[in-house]
Amino acid sequence: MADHAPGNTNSGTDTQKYSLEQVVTTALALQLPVAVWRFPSASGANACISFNSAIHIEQPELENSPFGFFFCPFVVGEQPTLFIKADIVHSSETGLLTFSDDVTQTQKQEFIVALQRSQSIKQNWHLHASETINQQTEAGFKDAVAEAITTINNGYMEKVVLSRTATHPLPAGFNLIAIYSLMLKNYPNGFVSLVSVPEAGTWLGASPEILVSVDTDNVFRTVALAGTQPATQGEPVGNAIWRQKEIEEQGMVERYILSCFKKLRLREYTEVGPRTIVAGNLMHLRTDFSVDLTEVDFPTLGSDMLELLHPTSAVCGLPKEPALHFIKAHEGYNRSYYSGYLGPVNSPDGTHLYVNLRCMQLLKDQAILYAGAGITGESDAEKEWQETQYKMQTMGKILSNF
Ligand SMILES: C=C(O[C@@H]1C=C(C(=O)O)C=C[C@H]1O)C(=O)O
Repeated sequence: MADHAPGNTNSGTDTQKYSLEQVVTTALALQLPVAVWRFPSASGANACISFNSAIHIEQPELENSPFGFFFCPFVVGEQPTLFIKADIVHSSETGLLTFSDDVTQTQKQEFIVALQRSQSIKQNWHLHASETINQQTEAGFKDAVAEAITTINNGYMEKVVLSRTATHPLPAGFNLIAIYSLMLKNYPNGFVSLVSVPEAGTWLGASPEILVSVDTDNVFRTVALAGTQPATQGEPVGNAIWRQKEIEEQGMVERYILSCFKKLRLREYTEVGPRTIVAGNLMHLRTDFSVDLTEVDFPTLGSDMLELLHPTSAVCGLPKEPALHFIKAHEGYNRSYYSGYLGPVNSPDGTHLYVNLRCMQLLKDQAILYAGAGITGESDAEKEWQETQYKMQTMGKILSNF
């Protein structure tokens, strides 16, 4: 590695170039919280690292937050909602590091010295101590689906999303950044993330679903994403045929978003869709909603919608309360950060929070894969099981092809 003379200022951009692997390995060796993300269709990834522990947040206030990364569980309050403040930012495209104004000269120098030794550091990642793996059997999952169908037909709820986990051993020679790079290559249209924090462990994912975003042009966006079928190779998406079950299921997510706008008395939104989109090996139905905040005076729309939306009926159900109750009583495990949300806030690219789907959690020598499927009165237990199998392949294939 080239010699490096640390600059005289505390903050600002360092001129030395580093690889993503050097930066992440160093941050983890120093036991710091780190988040890495690559936006759909973007060419480079960004990483942010905090010099302190992740901050525990009650309810995110997007508008007043400094630049950082949010990591929120499925059930708010059951696990901490974490904020990784962007003390250091790295761009994989330029290789440059940027330090925030409140980083001290000592912190900066310590990090750079550690970076220069990173090649000899053994790669590590944060493990979450209290993890118990409780895998649902195929029969158990199908029983829960049957029970959900009965409960829906009895009028107690309209839809519930049931999920499960599976474990996969980490392949020989496993390397965190090599796996992440494989995800980048395989899922160019996904939000590809890596989060490693002491309080939550280490998570990797390729999400197809935005929860809330406010971009640099001040446009708010969210989507209604639901309905799943395998993507057929070479077949144009326009030829996709959707059953009534999927159309209704996606319609419920749409209605839910509209009810949130209504609660906020917001009428000036744009709605486009539903259209078929491809996410990895799957297709979904998606409706895009946007609000131009330069025309509509609603400065807290991002935070207000985030509070109302999460967890949406795409990952929980409709109505929310009975669906959540059913999930807690029948899934038989704690979703933790799966189907929560994650993403950068007030970054130079704006605020972009995605639903934590098509993800896995890394333990010492195995990964826990997570997937769910939306159950309605029209569901078939075998098909729903199959759907969770397909969804798990998003991460499963990455581990098998390593
Ligand atoms: C729950 C998941 O996905 C969600 C559920 C979908 C469905 O039920 O069809 C589709 C997309 C996501 O909103 C998952 O990927 O685990």
